[in-house]
Amino acid sequence: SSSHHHRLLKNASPKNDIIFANRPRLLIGKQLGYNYTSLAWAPYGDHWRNLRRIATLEILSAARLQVLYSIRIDEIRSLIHRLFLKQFQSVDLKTMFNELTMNVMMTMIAGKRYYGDDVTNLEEANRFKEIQAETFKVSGTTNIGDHLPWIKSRELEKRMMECGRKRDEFMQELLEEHRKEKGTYISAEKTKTLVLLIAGTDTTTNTMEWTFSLLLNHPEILKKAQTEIDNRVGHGRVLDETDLVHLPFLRNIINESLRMYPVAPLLVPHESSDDCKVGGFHVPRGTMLMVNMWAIQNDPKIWVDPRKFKPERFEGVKGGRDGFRSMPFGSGRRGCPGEGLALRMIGLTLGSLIQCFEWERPSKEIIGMREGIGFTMPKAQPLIGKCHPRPTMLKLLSQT
Ligand code: HEM
Repeated sequence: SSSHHHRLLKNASPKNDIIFANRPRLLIGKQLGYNYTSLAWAPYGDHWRNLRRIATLEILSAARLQVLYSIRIDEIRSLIHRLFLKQFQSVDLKTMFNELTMNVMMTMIAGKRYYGDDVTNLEEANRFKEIQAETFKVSGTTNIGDHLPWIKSRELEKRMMECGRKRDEFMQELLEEHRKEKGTYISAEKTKTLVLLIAGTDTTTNTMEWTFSLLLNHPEILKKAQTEIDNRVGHGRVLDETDLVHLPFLRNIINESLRMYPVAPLLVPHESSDDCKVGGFHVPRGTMLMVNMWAIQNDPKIWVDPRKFKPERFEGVKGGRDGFRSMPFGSGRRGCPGEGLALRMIGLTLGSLIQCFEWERPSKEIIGMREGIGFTMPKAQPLIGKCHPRPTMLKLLSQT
């Protein structure tokens, strides 16, 4: 048990977002071995459960996702259009994926978009971007004090708090503005907004980037995905989300990428609400548990050639789960409520890019696959790709 965490949490009102401040950083955990590691951690309790319920119902339920579909398709079409205009150029895919996801999320939550050419509220957008950048900077920093409570980093703690305060303020303003105006998609509640942005943006963006990197390094697999899309969708229209169920190979590519590069490698810390046994270990009530999902998903005892990119291994596997061998979204009551949204976003984006353009690496060199430091397993080097419109899609693309 650590008084450090308890003190932090005591100071944390449910309104204050300090989710990062108490959570051990992920990267250390990878070396922790196969099973579990435990640290004392106080829960968010009822407040968090409530938030989860609201978020799940209002934003992430299948029904809501259906309604919010036009937001995703608009953003992706606009992206394809921009790529078409840029023809034959190198594309910074990391930034592109990030802005796309951010725009979709903010539009869903608050009816606003902050990235791209046609942003109307520049000043507000810049403020948002600054806060966002600072958030990812502090959240990517390892807080050694989370693991060794006697080494406390007051500096980092202060920066996190300050960052949280700025975000709170920003969201509060948004909220007030929306109270006055009509036309929001949902009643934005600031904490909910923050949680979704934090949980949903980087994870989705990084998964797109890992997956696309794998594809650029395996052109034969990219080609196979393209052929599948050509066969099922054709050249007369750009694919949409209803096509995704007919594109199992594309889905397997995403599953395989999530297996090899799970952006939440230790899932999210869980806490036992009661004494229990896990994997033969006695776990007292109030213990923090972390699952090393990365190790399970890459264990040579249960996977053949685990470090080889082979989407075919997921053929016929329902939901990409394969028992509990692969669970990039976790499982059960605290499993990721954003899985449906994430898979749609990733499928729709990657599918559209593959259908409309030929892609290659900027040079002969293989794309580096090293991990950088950060909360949601970012790539060390941002992905750059090169694209040009496919001749068969020219007519359609020039009409968009
Ligand atoms: C590729 C994308 C994503 C991955 C790999 C991912 C993965 C995860 C994982 C592993 C957990 C913890 C589950 C557990 O411990 O059992 C989680 C929790 C969560 N995710 Fe995601 N996620 C993704 C995208 C999203 C999106 C798009 C949203 C929302 C818009 C979202 C919202 C959440 C929330 C709110 C939680 C906390 C749930 C709880 O603690 O009850 N995630 N995610």
